Amino acid sequence: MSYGNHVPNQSKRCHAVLPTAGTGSRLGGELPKQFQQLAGKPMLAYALNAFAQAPQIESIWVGVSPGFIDHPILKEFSNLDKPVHFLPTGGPTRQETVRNTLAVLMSSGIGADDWVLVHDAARPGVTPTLIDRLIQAVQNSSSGGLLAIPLADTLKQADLNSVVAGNLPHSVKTIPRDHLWQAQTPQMFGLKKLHTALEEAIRQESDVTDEASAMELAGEKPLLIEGATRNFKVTHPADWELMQLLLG
Ligand SMILES: Nc1ccn([C@@H]2O[C@H](COP(=O)(O)OP(=O)(O)OP(=O)(O)O)[C@@H](O)[C@H]2O)c(=O)n1
Ligand SMILES: C[C@](O)(CO)[C@H](O)COP(=O)(O)O
Repeated sequence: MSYGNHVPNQSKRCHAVLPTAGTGSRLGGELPKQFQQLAGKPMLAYALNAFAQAPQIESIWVGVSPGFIDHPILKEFSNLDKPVHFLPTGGPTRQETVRNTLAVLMSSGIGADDWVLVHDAARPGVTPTLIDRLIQAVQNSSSGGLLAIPLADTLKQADLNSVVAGNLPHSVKTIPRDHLWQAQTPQMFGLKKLHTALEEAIRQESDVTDEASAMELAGEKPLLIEGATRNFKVTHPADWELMQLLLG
């Protein structure tokens, strides 16, 4: 299958990769959450628009479940002024969706050293300014990086026994929060490096939940770039309500 001829030039270009193959089980609803209407548009439209408006982003690659590749809703995203490729690369886990999608980029002529910015379809609060902040901070590094927020609240560890027994948990310990950050997306890494790191993490059956953890496993130290509260992940119904207020 051909997705266009992307001839790499001398400098490293930036491409967006949107894992969009989740089921949204914690939110519920008839369609996966990324296709549900949020303040008048399918949730996926917000992230797509932000990357389409970010001047440094050259192309956008969306990994959807094979069962959704012919869904009429995808036609709603055809009027962006940047190449957007919908691929049937969704896998059973987020990291497999990302790995499969990166494999298509590599076989489509995207430069092995080009940057990929991987972003959750479930983070519609991302903006071109945040994308630009990440690119400016990371593009001259060799380690890659991600948007993240320094932890603001005091962290408690719950008593495992009460959790198992189904009772209200007791706090048994306060975890020092110094140097702790909450990972957001986009996460920006070299295409081939990230693909190799994810392949290895998946081979090891390692529980990596984002791209940065696969890179850490490979010995890298990704840069932490301050993100924004508005870029939170829509996971539960309360997140949906809040995002509706923000974007409405
Ligand atoms: N097999 C998967 C699982 C998740 N994702 C994507 O990864 C992002 C973050 O995942 P999450 O919000 O946890 O999405 P879901 O898996 O859809 O939610 P849930 O766990 O509640 O089912 C989302 O953009 C989601 O579509 C994916 O592409 N492929
Ligand atoms: C990638 C991520 O959004 C960074 O915070 C997060 O790890 C995704 O986690 P999920 O378990 O797929 O919701």
